[in-house]
Amino acid sequence: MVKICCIGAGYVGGPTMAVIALKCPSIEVAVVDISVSRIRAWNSEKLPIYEPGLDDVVKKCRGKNLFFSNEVEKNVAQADIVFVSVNTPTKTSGLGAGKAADLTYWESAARMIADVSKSSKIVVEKSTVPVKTAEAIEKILTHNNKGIEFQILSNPEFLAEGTAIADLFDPDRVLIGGREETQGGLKAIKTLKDVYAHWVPQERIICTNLWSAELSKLAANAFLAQRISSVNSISALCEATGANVTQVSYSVGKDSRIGPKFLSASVGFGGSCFQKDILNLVYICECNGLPEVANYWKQVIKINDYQKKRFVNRLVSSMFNTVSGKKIAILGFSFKKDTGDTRETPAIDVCKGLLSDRAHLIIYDPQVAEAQMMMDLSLPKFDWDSQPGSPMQIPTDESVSQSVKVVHNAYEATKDAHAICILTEWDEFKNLDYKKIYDNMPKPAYVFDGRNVVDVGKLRQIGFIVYAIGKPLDPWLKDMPAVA
Ligand SMILES: NC(=O)c1ccc[n+]([C@@H]2O[C@H](COP(=O)([O-])OP(=O)(O)OC[C@H]3O[C@@H](n4cnc5c(N)ncnc54)[C@H](O)[C@@H]3O)[C@@H](O)[C@H]2O)c1
Ligand SMILES: O=c1ccn([C@@H]2O[C@H](COP(=O)(O)OP(=O)(O)O[C@H]3O[C@H](CO)[C@@H](O)[C@H](O)[C@H]3O)[C@@H](O)[C@H]2O)c(=O)[nH]1
Repeated sequence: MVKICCIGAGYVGGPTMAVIALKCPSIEVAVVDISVSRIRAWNSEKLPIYEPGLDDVVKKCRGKNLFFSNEVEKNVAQADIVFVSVNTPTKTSGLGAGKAADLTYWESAARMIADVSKSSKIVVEKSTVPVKTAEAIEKILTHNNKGIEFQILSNPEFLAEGTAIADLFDPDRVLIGGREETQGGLKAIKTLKDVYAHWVPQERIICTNLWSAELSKLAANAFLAQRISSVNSISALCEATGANVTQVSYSVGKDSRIGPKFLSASVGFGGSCFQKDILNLVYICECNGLPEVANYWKQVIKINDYQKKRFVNRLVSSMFNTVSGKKIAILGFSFKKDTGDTRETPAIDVCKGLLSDRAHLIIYDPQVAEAQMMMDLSLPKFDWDSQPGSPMQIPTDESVSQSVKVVHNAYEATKDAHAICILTEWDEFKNLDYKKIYDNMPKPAYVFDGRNVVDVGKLRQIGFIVYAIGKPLDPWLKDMPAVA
């Protein structure tokens, strides 16, 4: 029986290993983590992450060929294949701060693998890492040479949160990079390919050299995020001209060379990956003497920051240039629907922008816990674009707990609110009883739809003043001061 161990029981490690266990009953899979609370949750009825379909998969395999454990070293020592799926956040201090990936967790995992291994292993980079990380990992592993052979593979993950199980069951492609130039490398590639071949058609398993696999992951995220910033930049022009961004992106996406996916204008992209991975790409370009390429990709993030700022400015200027003391209902806080993850969610920047104008926020999200929201809003904002010598952290307002209330449904959030701000596209926000909501709000009552989920015409008929990203402006908003 092949034994797999995955270091890191997070959003990637947990679901990915659960699906491997489900699809490969002959493989024993151990998922290990240093976090005691995370492992306890993976072994409980309430899993540590919300992901549609995940509970079912875990229930089918847990205790059979899928195990979650804090016994990191023991499980690594026994494994034939070790996946490393630890976090690789952006560095916040030192060389490359604000852009480079922080490989502290990765390095410590690699050192531990070298220390505890007594038999040859395939070590798989599952985390998203800078190009050439495999070379550094090889050095760490072979430095402690005890006559053991380590083969390094890059097998980046392409799942998106909220659709992780569907993405893992039916991936567009699985990418495996390895040392194609050596017999050992080719054998390792084949071993991992055989694991995926249990359910992924052969033609969707792509084998490349190590550096192509590492770079493809960063490039894929950069291309995806670039589409969103492109359509978001056009949304600003739509508002200025009377064009409708939904019609524009539909028309543009009908060109088969462009395609329809990932062209929805929004208040901005969030999530733990896009910004982090583009900054990483920017840093690699700078280190390789390619400032023009670095600046090209930086612009994708700058437009994303601009879109969030534009949304806050539009809201404040529409409400007579102040939200001081006004109640704003925030519907949705996670970075997209069907996840409770709030990492880099645009809601953080939007809420902080409103708080800085002294608004009172009443927040509702179906999956995000109150403590998480309060922590996100209390932590200082990290400034990725700070100039050398200036502080990386922008201090936050300390009065968050006095100005923010978290409630348990949309009706409670919107009662007596001056405005509604939709920041996540949860399905339930499409079908709310907006007439009832309107009746419970002071007038004029506003809706600022950052996800284009509401029927603008219907809400305007009810009496709402509606702003929706990239849609022709409400006559009321046209008369308000221009938005920078
Ligand atoms: N979240 C996503 O949708 C997604 C998708 C594709 C790729 N990725 C990449 O996958 C990697 C993991 O992302 P994530 O969202 O799962 O992160 P995460 O923070 O949810 O999980 C990482 C886990 O690793 C554990 N860990 C850290 N160091 C450890 C060590 N030395 N030993 C044992 N456990 C350790 C942490 O305790 C944590 O539970 C990142 O590189 C990310 O960029 C993420
Ligand atoms: O047309 C669109 C599509 C997405 N978004 C936003 O973009 C962000 C990211 O969404 P998505 O890409 O669906 O979720 P992630 O879980 O961040 O997944 C991305 O990041 C992962 C981590 O690297 C990759 O594995 C995935 O392939 C890649 O899609 C979210 O805030 C979305 O609301 C838009 O605003 N408009």
